[in-house]
Amino acid sequence: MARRFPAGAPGGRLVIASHNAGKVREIGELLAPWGVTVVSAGELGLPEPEETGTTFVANAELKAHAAARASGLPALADDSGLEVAALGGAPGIYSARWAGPGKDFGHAMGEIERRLAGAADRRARFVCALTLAWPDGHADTFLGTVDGTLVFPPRGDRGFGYDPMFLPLGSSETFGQMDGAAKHGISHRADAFAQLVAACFAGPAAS
Ligand SMILES: O=P(O)(O)OP(=O)(O)OP(=O)(O)OC[C@H]1O[C@@H](n2cnc3c(O)ncnc32)[C@H](O)[C@@H]1O
Ligand SMILES: [Mg+2]
Repeated sequence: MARRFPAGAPGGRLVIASHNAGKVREIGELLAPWGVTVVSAGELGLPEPEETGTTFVANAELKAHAAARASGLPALADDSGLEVAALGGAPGIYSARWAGPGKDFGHAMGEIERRLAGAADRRARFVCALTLAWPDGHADTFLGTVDGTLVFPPRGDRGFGYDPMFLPLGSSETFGQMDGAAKHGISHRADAFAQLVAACFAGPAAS
């Protein structure tokens, strides 16, 4: 049974257990209608845990447990990435690491283009595991996906990470061209978040 949110949460506060500014912004936007006070792991000065898991779910759980333990608050972590079909699912859980310590996603997108050279199959999907963990060790995890194709050169300067080269199925705009609301209508993160809301947040969203 998933634990319902504000039960037991001091002041309805929740830590967004991510050091990625793009994710913190998107998760903040998704949480906004729910009347939750959010604070990010960076604002609390929490360390960035080493992602030693071999799956999105394992890494989301590891990040959420670390932040919940360290802060004494419920913590929401996101582990996500891009799976490219013709690359056997790479970069997958290594999506952040492909950008290197300088977080150079221009380089990471170029690397994918180079490795795809000649391949007709341009299918890809984004995956997002979201874990809401509690200081007592309870955790609930939800997995979201969105299917699409890759375009080169990348298009748009909105969003973050691999967004400019990801064209979701049925769309004429990449995630890098869409505004936040359009991306939240279809994204892997919004898919996982909708499941979290259904399981963990009581009542309707505040209007
Ligand atoms: O672990 P945290 O601190 O949350 O931040 P991170 O950037 O390291 O996050 P991940 O370990 O989950 O790595 C996921 C990478 O996949 C990419 N990614 C995930 N969701 C994305 C999205 O919605 N749009 C574009 N790229 C995305 C992005 O480059 C992320 O850095
Ligand atoms: Mg990470």
